[in-house]
Amino acid sequence: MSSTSSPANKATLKAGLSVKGVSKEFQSRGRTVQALDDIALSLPAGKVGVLLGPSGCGKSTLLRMVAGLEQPSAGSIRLNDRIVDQPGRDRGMVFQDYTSFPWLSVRENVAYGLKINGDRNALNEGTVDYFIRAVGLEKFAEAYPHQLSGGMRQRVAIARTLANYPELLLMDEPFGALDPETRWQMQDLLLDVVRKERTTVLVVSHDIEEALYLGDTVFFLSRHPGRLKETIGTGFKAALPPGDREAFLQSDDYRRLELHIRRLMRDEGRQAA
Ligand SMILES: Nc1ncnc2c1ncn2[C@@H]1O[C@H](COP(=O)(O)OP(=O)(O)OP(=O)(O)O)[C@@H](O)[C@H]1O
Repeated sequence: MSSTSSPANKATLKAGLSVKGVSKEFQSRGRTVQALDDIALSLPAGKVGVLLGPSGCGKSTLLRMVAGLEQPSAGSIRLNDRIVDQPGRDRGMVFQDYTSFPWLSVRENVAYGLKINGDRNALNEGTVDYFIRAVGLEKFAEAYPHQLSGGMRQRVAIARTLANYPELLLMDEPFGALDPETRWQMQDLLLDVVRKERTTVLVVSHDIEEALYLGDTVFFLSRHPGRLKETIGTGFKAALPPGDREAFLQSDDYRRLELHIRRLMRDEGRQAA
């Protein structure tokens, strides 16, 4: 990980993300499916929020609405005091399946978003090289995606998205397809980069450990319809050595919260049954 500072720390602290009274209904085979009901949450700028909950509780739907890819049936979403009603450059999205272009090198992949957004300096090396270094791929800058592992391809996707300096980084189970060791590395790398850039991040996860490790706040959703059941803060991490996974996993607070969320999950499962 490079200690070089970012060429343009554009993500200055602002109002953050605000979701108010958001509901979402889908029409499916002549029936109305209520995916989300009256969701209200806020995520301060520069913080990491995690959407956690049982399968089908509406995590991806909420993330897609924040991305502007879906419209709420009711309620409103604001990012840094601007209404979100369509996709925009202020938000960047990373999906589980590695969305790099196979015919472009790592460097060209990272520069791609900047080029289509009309940033003439994209190939001036600065921003592109900075983010390639930030995700530890400097030795692979000229390699093509098929020459990289899954974790490395996901690093390309993260570098490409961050190179656009999104005010909000949206991630839908970004590390779900990775082996446990790579997953840990990627979580640390993500925290390192977004803390340095002060990017606000909203992540969808299925995994309790990941949610508590990444999140400053964990939003637990219940299902049918998806409602915000609990907002869980992870302030206990401030007292732990940064990046020390063992200290985190062994802390009483982690164990207590992990058990608590496991119970929330189990209750959801019982209700579904
Ligand atoms: N385009 C759509 N049309 C109809 N129903 C939909 C659509 N998209 C999502 N749904 C429904 O909305 C609900 C929430 O789905 P969503 O994918 O957001 O949940 P999720 O929590 O992300 O699930 P998972 O963890 O399994 O990915 C589900 O009942 C799903 O079937």
